[in-house]
Amino acid sequence: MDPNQNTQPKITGRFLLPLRSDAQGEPFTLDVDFEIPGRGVTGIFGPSGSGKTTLLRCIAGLQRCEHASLQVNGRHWQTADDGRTPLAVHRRPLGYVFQQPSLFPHLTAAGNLAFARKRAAQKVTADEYDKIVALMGIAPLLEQRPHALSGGEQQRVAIARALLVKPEILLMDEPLAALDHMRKREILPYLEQLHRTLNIPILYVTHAVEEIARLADHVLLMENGRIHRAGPATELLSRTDFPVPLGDDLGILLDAVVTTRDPEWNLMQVQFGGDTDTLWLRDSGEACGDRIRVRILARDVSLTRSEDQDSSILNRLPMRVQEISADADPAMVLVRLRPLRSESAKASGIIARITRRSMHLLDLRENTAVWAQIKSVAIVR
Ligand SMILES: Nc1ncnc2c1ncn2[C@@H]1O[C@H](COP(=O)(O)OP(=O)(O)OP(=O)(O)O)[C@@H](O)[C@H]1O
Repeated sequence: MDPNQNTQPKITGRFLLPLRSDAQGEPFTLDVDFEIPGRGVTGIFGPSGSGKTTLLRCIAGLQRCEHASLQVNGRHWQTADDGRTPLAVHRRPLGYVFQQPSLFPHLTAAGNLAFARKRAAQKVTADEYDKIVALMGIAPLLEQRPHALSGGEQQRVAIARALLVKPEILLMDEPLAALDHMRKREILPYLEQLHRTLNIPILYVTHAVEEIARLADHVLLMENGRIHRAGPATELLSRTDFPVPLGDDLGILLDAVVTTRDPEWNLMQVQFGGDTDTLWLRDSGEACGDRIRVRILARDVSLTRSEDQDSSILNRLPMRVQEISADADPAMVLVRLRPLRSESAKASGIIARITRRSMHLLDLRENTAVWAQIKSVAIVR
């Protein structure tokens, strides 16, 4: 057991909330019991209607919940059934960012921030204000009214506004869902910066695996009002049994370390899992020793029975078939592979999504030795 386990900051909660259904709707019950890290980003992921927003609303105290307890980094916000009044919504030190930025249209960005600053329970110093403005890169936008800002810029102002209350938790409910692809790409680096800089936990609801892969350290997978699974993002995002069919997004997520840079070919080598697990990637400027997160999509992995020396694909790893499972598409199967050489428990497996026909042609079954050819490895952060 980790000796620091009891001293690590954490958020623990229990909510049991039956909701009355309307005339046509099915009754829905949120029934969750969770413990998540009190720092970093926890991604909350699950199908539509699984209860993600309801969970955030319970944490914020916006949803009345009879059977509830919530403890945030050692402080009781709500205690189950002890007759004590839960911490009122306006006293909960949290920031809430919604899908729509909902800025006051008649105020400039600075006016919107000033409004929030005035209402903050704790005084925000000029230095703290400047830091938040710099963090979200909104200094040049402060004199603009919302209608003159893009959706992404408005959302950055809304995030700054949420931070001005000096929250102890930041709740973000699909903050990028209303933005187009370009705007999402623009704002993601700010969210990553938030993740690196802020020392408070962020609970981040999204439907997008890409956002979880880039931002989350920890993941709660929700299904039908319950927490289906919880764990580190690298572990959960490398599973094949997701409650939402991931299709082309299915793959593995790895934390890796840059070990070698090859300036002649503009490549770098990264190591992950066991000592022998390495990959060559395009050099993206990281220094040796830097930690990066990479994603290998199952559709980018092909399999051969012998090493194809003539292949243009640089990453060819000797692996062993661990398991073959069905894919949502009947033409395809998912092949989970383990490194052939590395017996280390830390060794990372990968997943290949190939046609059922190829599986038969290659006569793949459990324990078959294969070469995995990895066509593309995405650096996600
Ligand atoms: N106040 C309420 N009264 C009755 N039912 C509710 C209420 N709030 C939410 N629900 C129901 O609870 C279920 C979960 O809703 P919720 O919005 O939490 O899901 P979600 O996972 O966030 O969905 P989405 O991804 O589509 O936003 C839905 O069936 C919804 O209709």
